[in-house]
Amino acid sequence: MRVAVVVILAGVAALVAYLIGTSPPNVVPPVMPESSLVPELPPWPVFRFFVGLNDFLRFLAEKTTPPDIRALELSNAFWQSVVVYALVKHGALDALFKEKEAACGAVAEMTHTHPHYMCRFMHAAATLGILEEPVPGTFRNTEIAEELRTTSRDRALWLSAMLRDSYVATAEKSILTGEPGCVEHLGAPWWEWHAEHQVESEMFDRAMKDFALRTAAAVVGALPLKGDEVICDVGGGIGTLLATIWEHWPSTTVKVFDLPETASRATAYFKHRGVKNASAISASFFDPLPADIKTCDIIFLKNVLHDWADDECVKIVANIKQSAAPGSRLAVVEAIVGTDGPSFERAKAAVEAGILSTCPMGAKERTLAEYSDIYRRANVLLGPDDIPTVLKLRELLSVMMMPL
Ligand SMILES: C[S@@+](CC[C@H](N)C(=O)[O-])C[C@H]1O[C@@H](n2cnc3c(N)ncnc32)[C@H](O)[C@@H]1O
Repeated sequence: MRVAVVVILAGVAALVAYLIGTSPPNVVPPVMPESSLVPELPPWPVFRFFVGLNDFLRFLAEKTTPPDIRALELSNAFWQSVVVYALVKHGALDALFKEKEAACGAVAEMTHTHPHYMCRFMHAAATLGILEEPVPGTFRNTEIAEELRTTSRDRALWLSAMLRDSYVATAEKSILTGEPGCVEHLGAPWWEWHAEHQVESEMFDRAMKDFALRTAAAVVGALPLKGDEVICDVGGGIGTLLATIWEHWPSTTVKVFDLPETASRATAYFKHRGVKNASAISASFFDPLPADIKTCDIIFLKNVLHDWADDECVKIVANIKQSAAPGSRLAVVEAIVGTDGPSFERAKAAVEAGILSTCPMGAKERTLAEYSDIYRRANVLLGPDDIPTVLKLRELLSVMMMPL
């Protein structure tokens, strides 16, 4: 018995030493605003331990579920996102936040919804861990509900309201015609259609902001800076990444480059978050970029390349290379396929569902070798075996860094 305890303790000590010894360093920025999500990042060894444990438990759960049940769960998986949609869209989570705990009938009254259906959706949400149901018919929010009510709200609405229909069109039509899901669903390529539809375009930008908020915190927790850099983001949306970096490193200067409508929303967003030293520049990454790009020390390209086929990616990266000052650095933030355990690889496949639905043919999540091939074709990497430096983040995405 004593021997077993000693062996287990030695195993645990070896695992802890291994996790600590092989983890990347955490970067601590000079300023930590009260609203910062950076302190929520678990220390690297803890993060890696729990990701590994999650992979293992998920493997066990799936291996011990009979195939017919697993097949049913998979076929029926849509119900979970519909439950989320019902509660977020109709404000049930806000009502529960206000009341702390409430009967579903009272929530229905507050949200002007039908009590029968609201109660059934709330009960379903309790089975999913979104709500607690301490006594039948009475509910309160969990941490997941709070996440859905705040940081992830716009993303949840967009995924259910916009993306789902395009993904279904991809499965029903694109697979036969080869036309992208958004063209089958909306009748036009994604960006063209959004240029004509302001409400949906704003919704898209807000959803991207939700995706970007936690990644931005993870970038701040991983990217060493001097603090006086000019940091740019091409196709940077409304500027979520840059606003977050600036709040933690207020001596930096930040510049977002995006299409005209989005650039003007970025100006408003910078103002809303109180970001100084910020500008939003209207530009297309398919044309040579405006002269401002020459001032950039670091140029981010986040969740842009996965939207395009290889030839377009080469054009975007080559345009940046030709327009930027030599000595600046390119920082491509993407999920890199084949670098993580099964849970994260599955999450990357889920991201690709969005890419297939919204982007032109050829858009996809890529491996490091596939990205490196693009950088080589754009003359950013020169040697046949060169690869970018990969900075892992404490989440799904990584940063590929390379000099321009
Ligand atoms: C998937 S979003 C990513 C936004 C942001 N980088 C992020 O991660 O939140 C792609 C971005 O590319 C921008 N975009 C699309 N076509 C563009 C073009 N030709 N030139 C510049 N930006 C473009 C879109 O407006 C959008 O902001």
